[in-house]
Amino acid sequence: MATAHTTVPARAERATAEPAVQVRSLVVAFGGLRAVKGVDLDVASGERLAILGPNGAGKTTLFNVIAGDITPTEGTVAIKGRDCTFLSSRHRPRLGLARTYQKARSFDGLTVRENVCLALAGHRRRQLPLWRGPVDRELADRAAKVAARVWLTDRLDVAAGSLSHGEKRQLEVAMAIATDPDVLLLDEPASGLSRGERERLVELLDELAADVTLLLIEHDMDVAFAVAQRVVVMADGEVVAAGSPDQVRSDPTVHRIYLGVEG
Ligand SMILES: Nc1ncnc2c1ncn2[C@@H]1O[C@H](COP(=O)(O)OP(=O)(O)OP(=O)(O)O)[C@@H](O)[C@H]1O
Repeated sequence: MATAHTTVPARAERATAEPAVQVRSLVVAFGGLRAVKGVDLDVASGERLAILGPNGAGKTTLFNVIAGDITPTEGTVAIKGRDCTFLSSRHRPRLGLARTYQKARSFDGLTVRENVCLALAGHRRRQLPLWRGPVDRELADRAAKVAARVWLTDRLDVAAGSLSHGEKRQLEVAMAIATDPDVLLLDEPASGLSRGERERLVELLDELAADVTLLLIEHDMDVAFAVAQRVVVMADGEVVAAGSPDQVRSDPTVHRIYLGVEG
């Protein structure tokens, strides 16, 4: 297999001293429920950050605000130095942001190739050929290259609805990386994967270009600690611990609040 250096575009020029993501005093209330209670977060350009925490900690809500799917009740979000607190999710790919969701968003009736083409075409803001017509060859070739990065070459012409759970997750990641993002948000990418599939996911994330900023919500500790340079732990809407994987692993608060809960 080709190495990361040959498969990933060199884009070192995009790494900057400015934080890729900066969250300040973030509060998200759903009626009377405060799902996020005053979170501050700086993610450096090119950093690999895992966000851990028990169910209901506010992790996805934080992601939703960063991705523009939710407008916060209070606080601000900046991406690469640009305040985008009120910028809708539709416009964030133009800032170099891509995300996956806990539930797959690919189209079951379209093939792997077509789904990746859709992601590519969306990025280029072209009118989508809806659909089933011949895919433009250059687009199809690019889709095949992206699919190869997630080991889906053999499945290019298979309908997404016929993929295994693990392959669907790979497709989700393919659709997110198709846009060659600067900032990639992955919400529980290892959920439901077999051990072998999880190992492949870690390999895939390790192969991302060094200047891609990665934020990962993950319940699977092995995946989170293998991928992340820094770990943030949330509980009950707040950040309760942060540090290197080793620091977080040995943090008594984390053991009590998170690891204890998870057993
Ligand atoms: N749209 C919503 N409306 C009302 N409450 C919500 C909404 N989204 C999330 N919540 C609530 O906010 C809290 C935080 O949810 P969130 O999904 O952010 O947690 P999480 O840490 O991602 O949990 P999980 O690991 O289970 O996905 C939970 O109590 C949840 O029920």
